[in-house]
Amino acid sequence: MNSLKRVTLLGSTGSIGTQALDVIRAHPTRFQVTALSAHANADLLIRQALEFRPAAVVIGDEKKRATVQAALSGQATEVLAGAKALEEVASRPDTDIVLTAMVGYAGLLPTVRAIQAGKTIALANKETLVVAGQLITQLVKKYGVGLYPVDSEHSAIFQCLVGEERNPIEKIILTASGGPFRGRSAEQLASVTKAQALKHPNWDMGAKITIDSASLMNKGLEVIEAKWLFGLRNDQIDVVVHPQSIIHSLVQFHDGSLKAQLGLPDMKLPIQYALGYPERLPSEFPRFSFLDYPQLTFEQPDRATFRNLPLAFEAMSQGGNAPCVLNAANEIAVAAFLRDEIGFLQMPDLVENCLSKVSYLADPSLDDYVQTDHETRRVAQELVGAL
Ligand SMILES: NC(=O)C1=CN([C@@H]2O[C@H](COP(=O)(O)OP(=O)(O)OC[C@H]3O[C@@H](n4cnc5c(N)ncnc54)[C@H](OP(=O)(O)O)[C@@H]3O)[C@@H](O)[C@H]2O)C=CC1
Ligand SMILES: CC(=O)[C@@H](O)[C@H](O)COP(=O)(O)O
Ligand SMILES: [Mn+2]
Repeated sequence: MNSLKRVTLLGSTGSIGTQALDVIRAHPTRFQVTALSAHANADLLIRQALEFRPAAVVIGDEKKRATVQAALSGQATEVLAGAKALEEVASRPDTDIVLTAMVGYAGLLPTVRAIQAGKTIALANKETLVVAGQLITQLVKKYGVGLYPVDSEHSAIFQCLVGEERNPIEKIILTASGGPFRGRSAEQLASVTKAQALKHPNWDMGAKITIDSASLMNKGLEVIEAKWLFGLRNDQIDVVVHPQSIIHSLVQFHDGSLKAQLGLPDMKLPIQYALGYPERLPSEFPRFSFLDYPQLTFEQPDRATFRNLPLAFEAMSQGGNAPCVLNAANEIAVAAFLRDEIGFLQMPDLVENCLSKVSYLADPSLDDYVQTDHETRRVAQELVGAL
């Protein structure tokens, strides 16, 4: 008998969040929404709450609480506001799975609380594992919870590993689209605009991850995410550019055999796999045909031009709080680029500068990560102001 899973969806108004609700809508006997959250988009959060009737909603922006409250008066939905409320709803007894679909560092503390409360985590928020991968994996072990990837590459690897529990991984190969600027020189990148950077060739995603894809920081974050999800050494992670985004990633085993997962670029499949795991649920998603893609191609990433990728490998090698610094500096850099305050190539400059300026900690606690994030944002913001 298949049981109903109760889902808390943090970041329900975003790209992953709205696609997760499409998946849940298609499987009403399998999933029930217990909480939803948005940062500022009160209108969409209200519409979602009226449709899915969760026990609670959280609006991050406290100034919008009254608007949400008024729109949901007469409903059996509790309205909470502010960042702390995310931690509270993520750890309530009325939920089984927490899908972390909010963007950025904001995912860290609610994920920690959800794990401590014994919840299964469907992890879209890759920044959580980048910032504090060691701590999160220790907590997952301690509390005995499942941590299932939503990110398409990591879902691909996760799917390739089913049934291979006894077989050592030699390495994994993460595929990268190369983004909208694949093949461009540094000279050309100096003048690209945010409108150009926001046009991903294959995926329709939120603004922050789309800029990260254009700068290859997304792949750098995914390398660190993979290390922690699959317990890999740094030298077991490769990246190959695959512009069609059909092969979502590969695993090579110690006999040399390679397994890959393929499909059209559509996040609903990995979202559904993480929510339904260990079952594959039926879907009406469009099917892939090789005849529509007669050429699947592969090339080396241009690490000299797209410096974020080697910077992420370097932060991963340093370990400690270095990936937390990388992430916070990148969040400030992307926000500044989106406000037209810095150019595309100043994003890696800022990240590199922060990595050298913020004090290194070899074995950070949760509080240390919070402090490191805070301090890095201060340093990065100062650097942006001085440009
Ligand atoms: N989009 C994709 O296809 C993929 C995304 N991911 C990862 O999933 C996560 C979400 O990405 P995506 O859906 O594209 O992002 P979006 O920008 O589309 O959505 C972000 C969501 O988080 C909320 N949010 C924004 N800021 C905060 C904050 N400070 N605190 C709490 N909530 C906040 C937003 O609320 P509001 O709408 O009110 O602003 C929105 O609900 C990211 O970590 C990304 O890297 C991974 C793989 C693929
Ligand atoms: C859909 C998804 O998982 C994104 O992280 C996607 O992979 C971005 O594409 P690239 O970073 O490869 O351009
Ligand atoms: Mn991805």
